[in-house]
Amino acid sequence: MTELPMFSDLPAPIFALATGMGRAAIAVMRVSGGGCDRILRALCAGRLPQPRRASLRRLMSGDEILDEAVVLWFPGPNAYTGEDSFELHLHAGPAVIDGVALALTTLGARPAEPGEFTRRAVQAGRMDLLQAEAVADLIEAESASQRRQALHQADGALSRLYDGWAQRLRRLLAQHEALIDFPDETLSAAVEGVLETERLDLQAEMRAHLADHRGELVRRGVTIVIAGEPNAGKSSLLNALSGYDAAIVTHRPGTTRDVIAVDWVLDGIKLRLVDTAGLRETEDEIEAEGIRRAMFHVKQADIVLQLYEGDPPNALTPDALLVRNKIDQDAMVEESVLAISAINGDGLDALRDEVRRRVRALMASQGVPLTRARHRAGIQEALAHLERAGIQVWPELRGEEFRLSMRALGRLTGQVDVESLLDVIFSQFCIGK
Ligand SMILES: Nc1nc2c(ncn2[C@@H]2O[C@H](COP(=O)(O)OP(=O)(O)OP(=O)(O)O)[C@@H](O)[C@H]2O)c(=O)[nH]1
Ligand SMILES: [K+]
Ligand SMILES: [Mg+2]
Repeated sequence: MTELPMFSDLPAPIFALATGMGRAAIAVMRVSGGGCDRILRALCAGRLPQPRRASLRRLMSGDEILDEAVVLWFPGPNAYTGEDSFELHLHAGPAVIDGVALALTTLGARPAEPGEFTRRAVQAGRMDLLQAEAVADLIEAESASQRRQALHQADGALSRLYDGWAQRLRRLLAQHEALIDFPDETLSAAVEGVLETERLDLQAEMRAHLADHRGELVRRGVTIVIAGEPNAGKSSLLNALSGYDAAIVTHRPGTTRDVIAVDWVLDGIKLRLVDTAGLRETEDEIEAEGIRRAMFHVKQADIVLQLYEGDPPNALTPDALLVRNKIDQDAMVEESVLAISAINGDGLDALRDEVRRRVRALMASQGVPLTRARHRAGIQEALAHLERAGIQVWPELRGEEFRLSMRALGRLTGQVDVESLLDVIFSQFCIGK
């Protein structure tokens, strides 16, 4: 019934809902790839709408009406994927969506894999890997700071930093090789000094970038762990700060065993607030496991709130924030001490201010932050090769280290080894993006 001419150079057409499942007014179906013009024409009774203009069309499958829909036609290469593509803004009923999906399949398109649209955008050179990762981050963003960071990275800020380093390395390598090929005793020493300075500068910049954990903090959320002696009021504080009745509170010491985490957005920054089991010696096997987990989370925390009643305990970590609770029970509290009542809310504003200050200190740094473990590993590798270049006696081997360092940087943006990275990165995407 339908001809399926696949003579196009473009990859096979794919389709997916760009909007989520569930009750909604409109569902957006995206289609991209070779033959999109033919498919769209078949759906719209032979007429292609004007490019990039919203047009109302009756969608047909043979004699069957599928929907009255707004249609957007994006001829490549000026499209998200770089390929011919279109969007159908459908009425979001399941029968409409199923009917359109079936018609698309009949016309030769197949359902998209997770992240396949963005993957094609990378393969078409519309964006690099760092920008594709930022698209995934933007979809996941829950706080304003996550949104800002993802948009900045999507705009190419991180790509420019890494490309800049790669370019300087390329120059370094070229000059280094010129020294090997045309050794000139009088020039060599001077040029070598310049190259050495540039290598050390690059190393220093990479080290500073690695020392900056802000990007990862924004992306995964700053983790604040509430810890301390049993019955200090840790679960009460978690509930009071988050505004949820998330953790069980009772008068019995040893109530909390599992680690309980809730999201807490403070000034547009996403925080994870974690409640833990009270710390004490215990014979109870379940409680002991809870305490082991509590200590694990204390060690991983970005900020520790150590809660106590009465006399201050030894601090669990060098910069644990000691917080005295239950001041409604006794008014004899020194002014210098951070003191609260989780029950009536006294002192919580001051505690929030102190948390804000600590979070800001964690975030305070200059420059573009790296956002993922993948970036950290790549920069560490690039740096390690530069450091090794510094101790290589043989100029040829030093050049090889420069080359390997450049390669590590190129892998970050996807200029090197892009195919091997695509599966890993795009498997984390949602379908339809
Ligand atoms: N008066 C007073 N009582 C409080 C305050 N905060 C908590 N409590 C009470 O202290 C008891 C223990 O509170 P929890 O929040 O369960 O304490 P916890 O530190 O989570 O306890 P565990 O999970 O058992 O370690 C409960 O009876 C709370 O109502 C407070 O600020 N003032
Ligand atoms: K308790
Ligand atoms: Mg508790």
